[in-house]
Amino acid sequence: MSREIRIATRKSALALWQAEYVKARLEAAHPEVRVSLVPMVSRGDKLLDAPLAKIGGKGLFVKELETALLENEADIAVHSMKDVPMEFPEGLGLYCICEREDPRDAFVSNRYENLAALPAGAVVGTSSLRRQAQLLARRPDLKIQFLRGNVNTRLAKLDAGEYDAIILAAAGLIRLGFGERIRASMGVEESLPAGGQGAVGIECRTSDTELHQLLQCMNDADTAVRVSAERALNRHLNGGCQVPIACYAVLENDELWLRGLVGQPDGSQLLRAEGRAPAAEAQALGVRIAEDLLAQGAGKILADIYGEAGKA
Ligand SMILES: NCc1[nH]cc(CCC(=O)O)c1CC(=O)O
Repeated sequence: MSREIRIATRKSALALWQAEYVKARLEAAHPEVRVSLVPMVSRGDKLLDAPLAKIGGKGLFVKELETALLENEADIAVHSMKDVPMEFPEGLGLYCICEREDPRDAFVSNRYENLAALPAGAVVGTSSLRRQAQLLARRPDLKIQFLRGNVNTRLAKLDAGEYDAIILAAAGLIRLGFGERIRASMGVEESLPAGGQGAVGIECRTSDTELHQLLQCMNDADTAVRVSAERALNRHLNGGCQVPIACYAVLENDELWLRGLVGQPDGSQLLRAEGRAPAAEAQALGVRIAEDLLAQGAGKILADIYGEAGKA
């Protein structure tokens, strides 16, 4: 088969790492296939200092890549699953989810060992309302300060002394070779991750069935079912990665255990729900845990946040 696979990718270090990773796996499994990268600059990358909600909200990074697929300028787009919107455009779908890297949040600091070691009033950098809510619930004294940019930029801002500590996804740090910068991996009880965190997914045209077959070599069934439950929860709450929704599923034998959380950004309230179901009922489990959160008042918290984003 003399097939070519063109990978649309953003130019950030993490996006390029993920695209190269997929390229290497495809080349190893299918030596006859030519794989190339099609780097693109997205609007989100050009406006790194603006709050995401102000420049197009969720899915901003993904849209340009999807356009490239729909216009047949590329064949696949490689995504961090936590950034992928719940719905796909007509003609595109997710056809592969790779094995998950460490899903936890990481505490990174040049002076302090972990969250508990931070002095009163310490400045912690994150732009994630999900992380902020959980940090403040534990440590209401902390000052949370806005921090965006790619992984390298965020580390540089920490090193410049602007923050006492920053919180990042462990997966991004590990992939880029910054694993030794992690001072403490935050347990999921301490910081429940974002749905899909640490997992890489591959989107392509629904019509390209030959490609779907070629991608199967990288699909990880465990990760796929876990992320499917997490995304079902997010979808039911209409959540993207800019809202204080956390969820995390693990597979124990054939049973899924899903934990979910919706938090007030100031940490004054954290709603939690959890449950178990057979792996075959992953999506129903996600919906059930989301319903539990809604019954506790998650709708009100989220509506307030969507209202704020709308005004921005
Ligand atoms: N929202 C940005 C983003 N998207 C994916 C990752 C990390 C890697 C992953 O979760 O797969 C990050 C950076 C971060 O949150 O620290």
